[in-house]
Amino acid sequence: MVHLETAKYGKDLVRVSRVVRNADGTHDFVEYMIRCLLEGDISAIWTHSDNKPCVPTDTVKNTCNIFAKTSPYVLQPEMFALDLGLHFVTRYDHIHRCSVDIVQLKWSRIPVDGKPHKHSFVRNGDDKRTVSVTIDATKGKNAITATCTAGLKDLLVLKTTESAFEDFWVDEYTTLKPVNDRIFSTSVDCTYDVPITTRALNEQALANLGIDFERVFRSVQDTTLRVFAEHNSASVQATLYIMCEEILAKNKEVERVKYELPNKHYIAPDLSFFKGLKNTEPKDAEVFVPVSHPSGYIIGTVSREPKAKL
Ligand SMILES: O=c1[nH]c(=O)c2[nH]c(=O)[nH]c2[nH]1
Repeated sequence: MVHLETAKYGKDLVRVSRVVRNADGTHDFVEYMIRCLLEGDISAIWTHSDNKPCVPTDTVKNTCNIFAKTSPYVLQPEMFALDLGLHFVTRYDHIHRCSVDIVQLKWSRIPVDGKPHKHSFVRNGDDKRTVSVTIDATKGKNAITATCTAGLKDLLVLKTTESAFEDFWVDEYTTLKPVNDRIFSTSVDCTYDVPITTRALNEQALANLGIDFERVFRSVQDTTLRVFAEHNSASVQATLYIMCEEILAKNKEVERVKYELPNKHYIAPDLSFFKGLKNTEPKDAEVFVPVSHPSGYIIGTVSREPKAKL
C-alpha cells in the first residue's frame, strides 16, 4: 500500500504590477512575483484522476491579478499576501490552507533635483523584499490562523576594512593564515517572523491587525546595513549575531530573525614576482581577486527567550 503524503498545488512566478493613482497627482508602483499554493480536501485529484475539487492554477493566477486590482492592501506586501491567502480558504469550503510567497522587485522614485519624482521610478538595486504567509483554516473557517515571515534577499554589500578572522582552530588540515584586516563581502538573505496572534482571522480582523510592517521592514534593512558598516567584525558569525540582537531589540513585533550570509572571498594575489611588489600582507593588500566559488556560508537564527511560565 502507498499513500499520498503531500498534496499542494497552485501557481508560481505570477508576475504582476500595480499603479495606484493618488489624488495629489503622485503615483505609487509595485511589482511582485507571487507563488500561491493551496491545500485541503484535494487528494482525489492525485489519487483518483478526479478534477472536481481542482480550482485550476489558471484561476489562482487570475485571482492574483484581480486582488492586485481590488485589494486595499496591494502596496503593502505582507498585508496583500494575507488578504490573498484569506480569500482562498474562505471562498472554497474544501481549501483549508493557502501559502503565499511574494518577492517584491525594487522600484524607487527617481530623484530629480533632489526631489522624488511623482511618477518615474528606477530599479536601483537587485535586492528584493520577501514575504511568506500561510493561512490555516484546518481547525475551521471560524478559527483561521496565519503565520508571516518577511525578509530581504540579494542585498550585496562589501567593506574594505574593519573585518578580521583570527584565533581560529588550527590543525594539520589548516593552511589559512589569520588576518586582522580583510575585505568582507556578502549577499544578505534575511528573514524574520512576525507573529499574527489572532485566532479568528477574517477581513475585519485583518483590517484591525495594526502591525506596522513597513516600519519593521525599514528597521531590518537599516539595521542590516548599519551593523555591517559599523561593526568591527571578528567573523561573519559575530556580525550576523549582532544584526539579529539589534533587530529583536528595536522591533517588538519580531519574534525570530534568520540570516544566511555567504562569505564572498576576495584574495590578495602575490605580485612579488614583478619587481618585488608587496600585496599579500594585510597592510600592503590593495589588489584583490574576487573568488566566485567556493564561498563560506554562514547561517544563524536568533529568537527571544521563551516567556517564563508563571
Ligand atoms: O568570518 C569567517 N568565518 C569563518 O568561519 C571562516 N572560515 C574561513 O576560512 N574564513 C572565515 N571567515
